[in-house]
Amino acid sequence: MSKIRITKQFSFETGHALYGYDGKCKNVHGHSYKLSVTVIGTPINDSSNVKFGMVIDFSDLKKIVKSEIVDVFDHATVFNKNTPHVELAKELKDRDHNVLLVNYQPTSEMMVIDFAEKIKKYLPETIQLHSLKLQETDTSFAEWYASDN
Ligand SMILES: Nc1nc2c(c(=O)[nH]1)N=C([C@H](O)[C@H](O)COP(=O)(O)OP(=O)(O)OP(=O)(O)O)CN2
Ligand SMILES: [Zn+2]
Repeated sequence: MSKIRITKQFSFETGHALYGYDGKCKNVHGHSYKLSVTVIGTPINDSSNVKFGMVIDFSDLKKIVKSEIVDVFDHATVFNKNTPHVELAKELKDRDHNVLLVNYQPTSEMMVIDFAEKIKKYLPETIQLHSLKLQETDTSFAEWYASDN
């Protein structure tokens, strides 16, 4: 049976700031992120299986990505906890804002690496994460490919 790639797309609104960056993105601002998640596997070949013909049910893939990424990052503001932004984060948290402290600079590149690790943990053994595309703006995106890593 052929290997097939399937892709599900997600979107979420997230704020961030790039501490130490030499441009306008050092300021707190936000993006309407678009995330495409592509997995690869062999469609189930057992006609008695309710998932007959599927690599993975799109809705099962959605459950993983929603709980691990979309629900966590949507309407949150992400800061690198290894920078003085941690103080700003504390102030916002104390005021009941949804703040995420991460162990990296929250660029598209670093976020897509984080997302790959999170999604891989929850995929069934028979399915591999093939690639991720994280679109920050209409003209800017980062991609993670299993074959590169
Ligand atoms: N390699 C990266 N460069 C930049 C990142 C990033 O994550 N990786 N992020 C930013 C800013 O957060 C922000 O996204 C600005 O990006 P940019 O594409 O420059 O946005 P513009 O609105 O100026 O884009 P145009 O479509 O060209 O107007 C900066 N760099
Ligand atoms: Zn940005």
